[in-house]
Amino acid sequence: MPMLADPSQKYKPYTPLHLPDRQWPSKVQRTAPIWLSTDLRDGNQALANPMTIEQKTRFFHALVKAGLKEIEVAYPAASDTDFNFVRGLIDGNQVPDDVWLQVLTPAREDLIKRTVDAVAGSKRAIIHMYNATSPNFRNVVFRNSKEETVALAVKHTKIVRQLTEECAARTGTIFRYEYSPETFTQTEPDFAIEVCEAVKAAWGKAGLGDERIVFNLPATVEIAPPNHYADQIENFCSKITEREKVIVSLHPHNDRGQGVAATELGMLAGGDRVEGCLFGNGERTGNVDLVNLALNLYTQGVHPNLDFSDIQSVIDVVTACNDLPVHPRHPYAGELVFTAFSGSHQDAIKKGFEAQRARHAEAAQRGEPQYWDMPYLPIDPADLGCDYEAVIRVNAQSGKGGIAYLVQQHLGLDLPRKMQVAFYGVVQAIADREAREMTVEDITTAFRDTYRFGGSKYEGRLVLKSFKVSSEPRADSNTEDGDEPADERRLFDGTVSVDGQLRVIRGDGNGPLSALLDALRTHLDIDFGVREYSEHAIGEGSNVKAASYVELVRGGQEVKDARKSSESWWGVGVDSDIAGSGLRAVLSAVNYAIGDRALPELKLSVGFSAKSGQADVANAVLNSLQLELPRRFQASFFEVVQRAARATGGDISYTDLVQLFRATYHYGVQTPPRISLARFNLDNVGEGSRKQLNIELVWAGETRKLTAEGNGVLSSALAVLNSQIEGTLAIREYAEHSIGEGSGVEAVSFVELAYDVPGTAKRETAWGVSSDTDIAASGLKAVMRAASAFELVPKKTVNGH
Ligand SMILES: CC(=O)SCCNC(=O)CCNC(=O)[C@H](O)C(C)(C)COP(=O)(O)OP(=O)(O)OC[C@H]1O[C@@H](n2cnc3c(N)ncnc32)[C@H](O)[C@@H]1OP(=O)(O)O
Ligand SMILES: CC(C)C(=O)C(=O)O
Repeated sequence: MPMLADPSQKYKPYTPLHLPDRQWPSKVQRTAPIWLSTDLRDGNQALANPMTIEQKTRFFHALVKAGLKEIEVAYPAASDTDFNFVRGLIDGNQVPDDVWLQVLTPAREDLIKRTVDAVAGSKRAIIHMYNATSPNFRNVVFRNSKEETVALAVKHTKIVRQLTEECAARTGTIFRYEYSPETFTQTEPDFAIEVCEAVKAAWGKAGLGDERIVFNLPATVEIAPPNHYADQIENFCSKITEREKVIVSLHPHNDRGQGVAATELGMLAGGDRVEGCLFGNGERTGNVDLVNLALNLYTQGVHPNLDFSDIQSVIDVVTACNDLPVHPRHPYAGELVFTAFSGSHQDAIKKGFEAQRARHAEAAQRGEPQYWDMPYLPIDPADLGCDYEAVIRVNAQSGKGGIAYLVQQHLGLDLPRKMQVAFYGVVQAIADREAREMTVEDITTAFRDTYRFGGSKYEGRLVLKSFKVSSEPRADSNTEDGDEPADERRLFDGTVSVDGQLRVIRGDGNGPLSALLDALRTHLDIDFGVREYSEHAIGEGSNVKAASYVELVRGGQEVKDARKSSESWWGVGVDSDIAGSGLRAVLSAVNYAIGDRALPELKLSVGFSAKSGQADVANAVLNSLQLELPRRFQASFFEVVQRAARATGGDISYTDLVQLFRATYHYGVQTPPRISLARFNLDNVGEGSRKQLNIELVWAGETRKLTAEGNGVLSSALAVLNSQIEGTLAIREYAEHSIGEGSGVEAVSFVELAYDVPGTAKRETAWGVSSDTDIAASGLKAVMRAASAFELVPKKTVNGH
């Protein structure tokens, strides 16, 4: 069936009250009302499965904890469960002395009696009696005239008075009385007042303070806008006699979705008390939401006298007992109400937090209140026990501000604006591709992955292992008059792991960053320039660290062009040392820029303007072959390298350098040296430590079986060699170390031999190196390799020469 073209033919509008002098529109709420929770009655009666005694008990204690002093706990005449629950609270001494238990009863004697019995012996109780007063209910439900309606209320009020007085005398319970002209908002206003006047008279003992009679004026069904409810309340308040002896209670439902507004206007119109349920449970669309009302007051600077500082625990109890969820967009309590997904909201919130921090710091200094004034956030989530975690959540609708906010919150990094834009692009691409919300973890992981930031798991291809930045005066830095202090040049000297290989690189520049970039250019052909740099501190005191941000542009461009270039890469570094953080930021950006593209071969520069020294060459050998060259061996090989690199302008790649080492010392190559060891054995001679070496050598392609004695294996080897040559070979230096571990361990021997060339005063030296699982074999091979480096003069008497 379509909706009606003319609904006025079906639905009658409300009849406005003529109140030309209404006061409520210009009033402001400055105090909290008396609150009554009817969760355990009006809320409970609306549930498909009413609460068990255990659930009601749990809920009751949550209400007490939240600060409720008046709690409608049951309709005791309705069921044994309700009756026994109330008795359990009282008999089990579960009700704090300052809390009033309220119970509802219809205007029926037997049910009133049971209701009074339910609360007998409690410290304080409110008997709440109701009968409907509107024309429809009079005519249809009760089939009563106005007079009969008044008579029903009056008669049963007297019964309540009599039964409560008897009970008070017997048990000492302090009673109050609440009467509801049910369907008040649909009742003729004057008739509602007439019924209440009659009830007041029948009660006969309305007084001041706790003796006031409560007239509860329900919008049993919300059928008109809130201003009409306010008019009805103001009309009632202004006409009821002995107003000071009356508490006017509001009991709005939410059929038009205006329960909260109706209550707020009703309070301005004179309502002293509000009946409602947490999160708006209750008949149909629910009773008015007490949490919503209380926190509306709170955000106006009025304490509601209710405590929702741990709102999640309240939600947990209420949802468990009602078996109903709280909507994600429910005011103050919904999962999404402090959350911004959209970019412009996030941007405003991020800026808002920054501005507020500064404003609060100033206000604190002046001793002034630190007012909450945040875009899109009407209340501080922290006041409800919520953290800021959920405030900004990211999906494809989000912008740079929100993402930067999360990076700041979770990684402590305050990204410069242009880096925010750059990282936003990264996150957007992922969010678009995956078409889902990006969790905080998604974002922080994307950040770490992109900028190779935060621990070994995220290390990039280039990792700074150690560094030294030193300075030296610039040769051309003195000004003519010499007044200006000498300008300084920075020298970077560091070990960088490049694709897992440790490399020593050096460079110089105006500052540490340009010195590192120079080193990368020289050694790796990685050519970038810095376009933007910024830094800030993280933490305080002795834990303070520096965070640096670098934007790199491709080098090799004219600086002017580089600045214009749209292609750039950001990087971030954190270190307790400020230079370290900047250097790490450069490598972070470089890692981002190079991605997985093949790097040019690493180079050492050993030529005229050498950037690499003998230690770098030794390091290269160590990293590639695990050989710890003795210092003089390093010097010797460095000369070899320099000679070899002459043809290439002083540059040599790591690969060429390692090959050069192998070839020079016959280390790990197929071609044997001129003198090589075929086999040997070593015998002890006599009692002492003298040895006899029986050795088979391949000497320039010819096998020689030789024997000699010495104090040890090396001296025996020299004796063997010296027996074959003119002149003398002597050992200048010997060193050894092990490589490998466990059963795979090998000995490495380094031998430097000196050869006194016969007939000259010349003394030549050469190094040999070898490794073997047998230490004697490794020493012998090292000796033979060193000996092979000389032009040895053969002994004339040997083999007919
Ligand atoms: C707006 C509100 O929320 S009001 C509270 C509503 N809550 C509840 O109803 C929950 C608890 N109620 C119950 O358990 C039952 O209704 C009881 C025990 C109170 C009464 O049960 P029953 O005797 O079976 O009557 P029933 O539930 O059918 O109620 C309707 C009768 O009560 C009368 N009645 C309704 N309200 C009232 C009242 N406030 N005072 C006196 N009589 C009333 C009706 O006119 C009707 O009378 P009739 O049988 O003569 O026609
Ligand atoms: C009993 C009355 C107060 C009631 O619950 C209502 O009118 O909604």
